[in-house]
Amino acid sequence: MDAESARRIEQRAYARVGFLGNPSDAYFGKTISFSLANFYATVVLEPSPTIRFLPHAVHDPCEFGSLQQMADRIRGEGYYGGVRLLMAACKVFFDVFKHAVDGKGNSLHDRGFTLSYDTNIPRQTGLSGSSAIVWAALKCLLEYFDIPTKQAQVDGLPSLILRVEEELGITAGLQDRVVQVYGGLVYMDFDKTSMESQKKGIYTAMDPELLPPLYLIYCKNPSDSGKVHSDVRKKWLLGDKRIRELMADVAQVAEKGRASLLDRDYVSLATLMDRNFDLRRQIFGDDVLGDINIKMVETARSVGAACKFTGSGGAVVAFCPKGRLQAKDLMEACESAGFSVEVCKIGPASVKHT
Ligand SMILES: Nc1ncnc2c1ncn2[C@@H]1O[C@H](COP(=O)(O)OP(=O)(O)O)[C@@H](O)[C@H]1O
Ligand SMILES: O=C(O)[C@H]1O[C@H](OP(=O)(O)O)[C@H](O)[C@@H](O)[C@@H]1O
Ligand SMILES: [Mg+2]
Repeated sequence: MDAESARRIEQRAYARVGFLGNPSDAYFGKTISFSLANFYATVVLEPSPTIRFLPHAVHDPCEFGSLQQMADRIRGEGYYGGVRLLMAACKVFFDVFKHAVDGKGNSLHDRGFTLSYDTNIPRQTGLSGSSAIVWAALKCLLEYFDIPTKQAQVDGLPSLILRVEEELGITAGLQDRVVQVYGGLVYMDFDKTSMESQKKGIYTAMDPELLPPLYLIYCKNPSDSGKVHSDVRKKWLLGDKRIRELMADVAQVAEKGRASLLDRDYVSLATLMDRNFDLRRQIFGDDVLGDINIKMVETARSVGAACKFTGSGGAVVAFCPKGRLQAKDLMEACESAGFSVEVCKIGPASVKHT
């Protein structure tokens, strides 16, 4: 792209639902996730003389009515908004591509740009708001510097996104980033050999039409300002037999879930969703899961719906095997419990299922 044609770039990245197998993605496991079009982050790149990052009026507040309001906001949402994600995306992009050539075989230009972002992904709800901002920013940079992304390299992009978040000390598995790159519905196998040799898993796009109607339930103001720290990762790394067996069982839920989806066996799918939550509860315990999150699952289950976490907490995904009347009961039960409910809209696939 030459200087004359340099223009405004806008990129979007959707939230995601970890449908089955999460959180085994960070433990050489397997997951099935889908892109959630209900919520998304947008990043805009404008050519400019210098490199600039524009704070978001809501998500990067710098002005408060009182110290009390400032303390409340920090207690609820932490110190950081999205600007650090934009900066980290630029830093990692520069580290990885500084010696690359663009689509015309030339060294990358060094023209400046200004990045800004917006997002409607509810924070701390386990819908991967952080990686959505990062991926949208990286897409802007890849386009602005005309970095060709051959189809064969697509499965390396999720690790690039994760590297950005790890730069900031955000520890996570890969499943969020895979489905944000692939879109649609994706089955992922984070096979140990593949992960250790290539820092990526084996990803298979699936037909989103295989999914039954699903419902997202979330709490608008998750009061768990910071999740109780869990020592599960440390125990797993130390070879804790029980944790490793339970995490392997979580991965098997995704493996069986893939077969259930392909057979359109939704009775088994409901059982697997519930098993996924029960295993998470056994692994992490109620203190880590948080009372509100457990209440969301129990509210869904009270009308016979299957239900599990979408991510690490703050939102759950539910399935009503008995159909529309049960879904009506679900909506009523959740609303009376003070939770928001939406029908899940599956995001577009950028990698087509075979
Ligand atoms: N809505 C948002 N607006 C601004 N920054 C966000 C938002 N969501 C996440 N972030 C950034 O990502 C970091 C990690 O957020 P996290 O709670 O993991 O979100 P999620 O669970 O949705 O990925 C936050 O510390 C913040 O820097
Ligand atoms: O615990 C999980 O299911 C997921 O938690 C994180 O996702 P988030 O949306 O930030 O809660 C993590 O990034 C994923 O790898 C886990 O599967
Ligand atoms: Mg996150």
